[in-house]
Amino acid sequence: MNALELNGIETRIGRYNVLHEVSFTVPEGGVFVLLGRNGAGKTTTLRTIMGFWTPHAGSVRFRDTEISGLHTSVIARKGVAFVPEDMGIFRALTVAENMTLATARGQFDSARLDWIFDLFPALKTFWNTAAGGLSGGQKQMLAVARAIIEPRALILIDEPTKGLAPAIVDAMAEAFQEIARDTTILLVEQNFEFARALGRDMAVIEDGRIVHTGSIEAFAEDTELQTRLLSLSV
Ligand SMILES: Nc1ncnc2c1ncn2[C@@H]1O[C@H](COP(=O)(O)OP(=O)(O)OP(=O)(O)O)[C@@H](O)[C@H]1O
Repeated sequence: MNALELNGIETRIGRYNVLHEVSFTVPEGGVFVLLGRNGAGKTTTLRTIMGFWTPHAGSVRFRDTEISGLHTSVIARKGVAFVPEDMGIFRALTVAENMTLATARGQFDSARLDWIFDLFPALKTFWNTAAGGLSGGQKQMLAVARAIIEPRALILIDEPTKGLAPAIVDAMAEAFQEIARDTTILLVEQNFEFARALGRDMAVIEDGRIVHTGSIEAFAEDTELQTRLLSLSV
C-alpha cells in the first residue's frame, strides 16, 4: 500500500488553474521529496492534499482512502499533519502551550514527549519560553514537534530549512531521519543537498505540472537534468 497517491489533480485558485493533472505516488515510509522552482506549485500541492484547497478534478488517496473533498480536520484525524512554510506556531504562547494545543486531548504521552525532547533538546530547554522568542531554527523545530506530538502516518513539510544556518540544517536532517522511521514524510525543499541526504524518491513540479519523477540518487547524478529542471548545479 502506498502512503499517498495523487492522480490527475487540477487545483484552481480564483480564476487561475494552478495545478494541472498532477500525479505522483509516495511510497509508505521514508522521505519523498517534491522539488521545484519558486512559484512552481509545491505549496499548492501540499495545501490541496491537506484539504485547504479542493481540487476540481482528480483524486488524492491516503493509504486506501479517498481524501479529496474532505475537510482539513477530517484529513488531520486520519493521520496526516502539515507543517506550513510560515510554521503556524503561536508566538505569544510558550513552547509548552504550543505543544499542548497540538495534542488531541490536551495531554501528553510522556514517552512520546521524551522522544521529541531527544530529537529537539532546545524545546525542553525553552519549554516555558514564549515561542516568539525562539531562534528561527528552534521555531521550525517546534513546528515539526507539533506535527508529531500525536502519532502520524504522513506529514507534509513545506521548506523547513529556509533561512536556517548549516549546523541547524544538519540537526534537522538527523531528526527527520529518525521521524521517518515510522512516519512517511512528504518534503518540499529547495535545498537539494538536504533533500538528497534524506530522500529516496522524488518528483519535480514546474508551472503546476509534474515534469519528472524517479529516484533522488539518479537525479543527483544527472547534472544536465538538474540544470534543466531546477537550474541547480551541485
Ligand atoms: N492564494 C493564492 N491566490 C492566487 N494565486 C496563488 C495563491 N497561492 C498560490 N498562487 C499562485 O499559484 C502558483 C503556485 O504557487 P505555490 O505557492 O504553490 O508555489 P511554490 O512552488 O510553493 O512556490 P514558493 O517556493 O515560492 O513557495 C503561483 O503562481 C502563485 O502565484
